[in-house]
This record gives sequence, structure tokens and C-alpha cells, in this order.
Amino acid sequence: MAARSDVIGTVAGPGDGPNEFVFVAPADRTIKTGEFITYSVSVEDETRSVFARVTNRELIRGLPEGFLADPGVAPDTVAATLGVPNDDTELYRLTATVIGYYDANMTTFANPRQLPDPGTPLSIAPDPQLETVLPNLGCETDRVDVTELGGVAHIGWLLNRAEEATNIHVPIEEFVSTHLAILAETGSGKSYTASVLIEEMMRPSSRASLLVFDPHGEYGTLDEMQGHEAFEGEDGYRPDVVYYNPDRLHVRISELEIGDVMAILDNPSNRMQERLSTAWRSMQNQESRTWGVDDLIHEMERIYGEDDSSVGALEWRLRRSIQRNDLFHPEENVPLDDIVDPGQCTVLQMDTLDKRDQQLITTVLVRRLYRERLDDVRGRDTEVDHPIFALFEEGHRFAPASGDAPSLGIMRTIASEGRKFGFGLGIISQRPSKIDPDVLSQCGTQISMKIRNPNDQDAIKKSVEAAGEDVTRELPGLTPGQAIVSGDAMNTPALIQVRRRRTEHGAESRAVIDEWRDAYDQRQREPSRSEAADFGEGDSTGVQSLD
Ligand SMILES: Nc1ncnc2c1ncn2[C@@H]1O[C@H](COP(=O)(O)OP(=O)(O)OP(=O)(O)O)[C@@H](O)[C@H]1O
Repeated sequence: MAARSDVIGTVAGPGDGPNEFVFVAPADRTIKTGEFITYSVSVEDETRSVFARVTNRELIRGLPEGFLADPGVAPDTVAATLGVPNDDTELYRLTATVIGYYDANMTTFANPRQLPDPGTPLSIAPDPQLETVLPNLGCETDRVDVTELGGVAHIGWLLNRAEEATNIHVPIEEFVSTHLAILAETGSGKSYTASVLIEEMMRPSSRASLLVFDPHGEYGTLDEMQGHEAFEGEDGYRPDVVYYNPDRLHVRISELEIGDVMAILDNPSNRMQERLSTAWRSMQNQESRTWGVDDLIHEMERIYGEDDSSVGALEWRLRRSIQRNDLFHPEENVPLDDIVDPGQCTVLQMDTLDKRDQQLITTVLVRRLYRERLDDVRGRDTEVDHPIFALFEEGHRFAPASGDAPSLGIMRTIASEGRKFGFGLGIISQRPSKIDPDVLSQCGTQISMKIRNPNDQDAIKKSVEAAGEDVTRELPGLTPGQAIVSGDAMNTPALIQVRRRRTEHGAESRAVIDEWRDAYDQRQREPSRSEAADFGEGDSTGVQSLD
């Protein structure tokens, strides 16, 4: 039973929904929607603390509206003038939804299947208890020191509480094995939040093997982890942050599958597709894995003759799309054991590649990594003998709902099978409605931030099981850094403030006005080109020499 000093309200009766109740609270206890409250019930002769979430708040008694009519006079002054006592005038009626009591055997919430009786006193749920029971940490009591647990990521704290009052630590294993989605409109804190999780995963207590597919070059500051004491282990551990740019990213041509090649060729006719497929299969059946476009063309000419017009047309397309593209190479292949390693975060900086090439490099790399994980689990020799977690910025680019990406097939496979083979996915996107619904619905943990677009809100509602109405209702009103964490990593969704990064944020919006003014001042200080030339400083006088 709550001590009287803790009581913040009293149950009035059942609400509209089967798990809802209504309670009344005076105004001086400002209880926000989303707040976690608690009351005691007896379950099988044991007293249990049941948790509930406040979902709605309405004023049932306040000062008469006539007191508010003159914007020039404060309502309190009107009340005082008329002799109306205005202390405790306001009374609120709040609705709360029962979450349940923490069942230490099941390590999650159990529904008591009974609403609190009218008159039951309610109190604010204590911080240490919430820290233990809100995330899916598998604790055997409802109060443990979560900072002592290994394998957890401190992502932030409950938004409704004071800064760092109720810290939320999510279990890394959970979101790594059943996949993660970070969804928010642009500028709301997706890459910031992803970086916070990367920082947590690279700490000495986890030493993750991470791969970040970075189409915009937003993760360039993660290497600050390398000299930072927060990431140093007592045994000398330091995280490794490795950047790969396209010069180091080569795709061996024989790694491409026929579907990948079709995706890069310009509209091949049916006849061309049939000829290319046959020759490609024949090349794939050869023992050598180091063949190039010339070898492929020879093979097509061998099968269909040198004068075949479709082979001629294919030759032109293959040379243009594959042979003259530095990404593809007959022999070189990115070594997988360089790309992934425990305690290493590799960032594939793909910002200088076009979208198709980004998709292709991703397809081939992810497919190779998946094969190696399969080999490892099946006891065969492998280049990747440990679980891996891959984060995809612009996830809709690699797993688009439109189906138009060679990477979609392997992304779907990993979303559905990766868990068994130690291959976790993290999809980051500002357009949830543009992500393949199969892939999105397989992301067991979701971090949803500000989203105003109704289609995107709908996509979240449809694919995110844990995202109830009261959760999605919050999305448009969030500000950068605020998020709803839901799904496998949580026992119930929670609205949080994401903590600040230890490393600098590499994707700060540019201060456009400052840049204009600086550039303008700079122009004013520098002599113009023609003035410099007049003083003999320029490369050219603007007058052509006739010598
Ligand atoms: N948890 C946080 N704490 C403090 N500031 C934050 C936090 N999250 C985001 N911000 C601020 O919001 C800005 C935008 O965040 P971020 O770059 O992660 O957005 P984004 O959703 O990835 O945007 P885009 O889609 O354009 O890449 C950051 O530059 C940072 O200043």
C-alpha cells in the first residue's frame, strides 16, 4: 500500500477499455501523460505492485470560465476580488492503462486481470523499480542495480522524469538478435541515437562486431572512441574504428548473381537476358572465381557465335556498366575478416557512390557475410566465426517497399533467418512507409522518434506490434532526441530522452546563415580575382599572351 505522503491520486472507477481505470488527482501534483504509476493488489495472497501508464488527463474542476475572460486581468485576481478561494480549485480526471505486476519467474509483466477498486491510492512508480522492469533485462527481482549488469546499453532516461532519474538500459543481445529499427523524420535524431547505441556496443563490456552502411558519410566521428577512456577495458581493450571508402571496396565480378547483373544493365531484352543467364551460369560453374567481363563475353560468343546481335548488344552494356566501373574487379574482393572483427566498428562510407552501386556493394557484402555465418553455425570453415550486427542508414534504400533493389532479397533473408545465424540488422530510415513491410515487421525492437507524415505513422502502426495507439499518438509531438522504445528489448514501451553522445556528432545540420555571412566577409577581405591579377598576384591577367 502506498504511504499517504506518496499518494498522488485515488482510483475513481473503471475506464472505457478492459485494462483502463480512471483516477482523480489535484492540480498541484502535475502528472503527465505517459507517467508510470503504481498501486498494490493481492495476487495469490501476495501483495504486488501493479504498474499502469497514464494515457489521458482532463480538467474536471477549475475556475469558472468567466474568470478567464479578460486577458488583462489574471484569473487569480478575479477570484480574490470576488472572494472565491482558488487554492486547490483544479481537479483532474486521469485515465491509466494497467501494464501489470512484474512476474520474476517470467521476467516480464503479468496482467492481474482485475482493475483497482475505487478509492485505491496511487503513487508514482519509484525510479529504481522502473529501471529494472521496463526494459527486458530478465531480472529475477524487481529491484536490481542495472548499472552492474553486463551487455546492456544505456540509451537515455524516462522523458517524464528528471534528467538521468530513471535511466533506461536496453539489453544489447535482444535488439542485436531480433533486429532493430530506428525510425524518424529527418533531423529528429536517428543517426545520433544509432551512434549512442554503437558507443554502448563498443564498450569493454560488449566488444561488438559492427558494420555500418553509411550512404551519407554521417559516422565519421566514431573513431573518437579509440582514444576515449570510457571505451578502455582494464585488460587493455580499445575499440577499433575502421573506415572503408570506395577505393577499398571492390566487388569481385564472380560474386555477383545474375539478378544483380540484370539490375545494373540498361533494359536488357528478353533474348539478352536469356543469353546472359546461360553464359553467367556456365562461368559460375567453372572452378576459377577470378574471371572478368572479357571471359564472360568469350563464353557468350562460344555458345551463341561471334555474330550474334544480342551478344554484341550485351558486350556494350557489360563493358559500360561493369568493366568501366571501378567498383567491380575480376579478382579483388574485400576480405571479410578485415571488415568484421570483435571490438571493431567498420564504417562503409559510400557517399561518393551512386545509389545503384551502394545497393550492389551492400548486396554482395551482406550475402558473403551471411554465407560465412551459415558456415560457422554449421561447423564449416569460415572467415566470420562470431555474430555480427549491421546497421543500415537509409534502410529504405537497401530494403525498399517498391522492390527495386538487388539487395532486397538478402535483406529479407537476414530479417527472417539472421537470428539463427548470429546476423543482426539495424534499419535506420526517415521513411518507414518506403521500407519493405516484411523487413520492417521483423525488426523486433523499435526506436521511433518524431514522425508527422501520416503514411509513415501508419507504416509504424501496421508493422510494429508493440506500438499501440497511445504510443503512436505521441510521435508527431516529439522533439529531436526524444524517442519511444518498444518491442523485444522492452517489457513495455517507454518514452525516453536519448542520452548525449560521448563522441562528437558527425552529422550536425549546417548553420546556413553563419556560413553565408562568413563567406560574404571572406569575399570582402580578399581582393577579387581581377583585382589580384591587376596587382600581379593572380594566375592570369585576363589578357591572352600573343607570344
Ligand atoms: N539525444 C540527443 N541529444 C542532444 N542532441 C540531439 C540528440 N538527438 C539529436 N540531437 C540533435 O538533433 C540533430 C539531428 O540529429 P540527427 O543528425 O541524428 O538527425 P537524423 O534524424 O539522423 O537526420 P537526417 O535524416 O537528416 O540524417 C543533431 O545534430 C543534434 O544536434
